[in-house]
Amino acid sequence: MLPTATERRTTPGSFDELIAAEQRIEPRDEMPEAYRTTLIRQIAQHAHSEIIGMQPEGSWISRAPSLRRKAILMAKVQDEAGHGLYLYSAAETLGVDRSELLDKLHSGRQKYSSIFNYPTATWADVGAIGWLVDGAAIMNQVPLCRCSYGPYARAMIRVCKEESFHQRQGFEILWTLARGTDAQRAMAQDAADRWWWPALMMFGPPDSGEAASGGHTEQSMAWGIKRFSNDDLRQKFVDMTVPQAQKLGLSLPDPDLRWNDERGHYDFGAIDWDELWRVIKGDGPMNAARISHRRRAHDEGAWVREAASAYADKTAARAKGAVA
Ligand SMILES: CC(C)(COP(=O)(O)OP(=O)(O)OC[C@H]1O[C@@H](n2cnc3c(N)ncnc32)[C@H](O)[C@@H]1OP(=O)(O)O)[C@@H](O)C(=O)NCCC(=O)NCCSC(=O)Cc1ccccc1
Repeated sequence: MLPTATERRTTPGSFDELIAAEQRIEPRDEMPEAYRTTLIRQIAQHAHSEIIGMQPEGSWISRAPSLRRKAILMAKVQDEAGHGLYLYSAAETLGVDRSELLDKLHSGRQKYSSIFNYPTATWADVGAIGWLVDGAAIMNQVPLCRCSYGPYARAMIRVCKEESFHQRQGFEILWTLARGTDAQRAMAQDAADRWWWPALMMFGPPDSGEAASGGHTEQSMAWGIKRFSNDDLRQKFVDMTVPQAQKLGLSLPDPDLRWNDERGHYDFGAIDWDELWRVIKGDGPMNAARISHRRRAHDEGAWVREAASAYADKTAARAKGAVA
């Protein structure tokens, strides 16, 4: 019988045995260095995406069309900050420091999701982000609740619950606009047209073919980090989202999108992989603005970090004094 997580702290089980038995790997368990670095890379990118992802919608908080919409949007953007903090904490269990990860984000040595390098031109974009971007995020993250690394999997459970709410609020914004004036309907359609293809790119490069990256999927699936390939998740997303677009009364900008009875899935058109690689490499419409805003926010927040550390030191010293 395999040892429990508590027993493993003193008698580490074999990593391969635990993975084969679909058991969780915990921070103090032995793990191959490559497993650890893959997790740090993915969790850090995920955390960076959450905090950079606050910007596109954050810019609409002061311009939301009603007090109700403003309160909901503020709560959503705050949730994203919370997801980032969860994820940085999960990464820290692997022996890295969050300041080191932030430094890598600011200097372009670590990535964040391509999707946040597109502008939010109108209020309908806030709806499209909730509906499509959170919708894609959930499709990708629900399987991560079963990821082999315990702290990441556990963080994903709460994150997914909150993302489901985010997805519904985005859908509801578009539902309202699609039933509004002609101008509001046109605004909703324009947002769906602009966000559809970038949302499909969020799932990453294709599994095979010329645009495939020779990436991490195979190894990550063998380690139980990824549970589905990029293309499988993309297909699930398309199958889930097309009927939702029909309910909204919005079209999707793909003339090749149609149900395939034989496959039991929607067929869809070719994705512009050059665009994804351009955006990943830093040449998307908003890459420079996103990073410079993030650097400025970090610099301007230095006093908060200093005050928090001073307070923590003081509290620790007081507790020590009380014990002595
Ligand atoms: C599926 C994938 C994203 C990529 O699979 P992997 O096995 O890791 O890699 P793969 O071999 O397939 O790719 C080869 C290379 O291409 C990179 N690359 C690929 N795709 C992208 C891309 N789209 N953008 C940028 N880079 C991308 C990839 O890193 C790798 O480069 P590397 O070798 O590292 O230099 C995986 O990391 C994952 O599931 N992450 C966790 C989920 C997550 O991060 N979600 C965040 C968004 S949701 C959110 O934030 C919530 C929210 C909603 C609304 C508002 C605010 C917030």
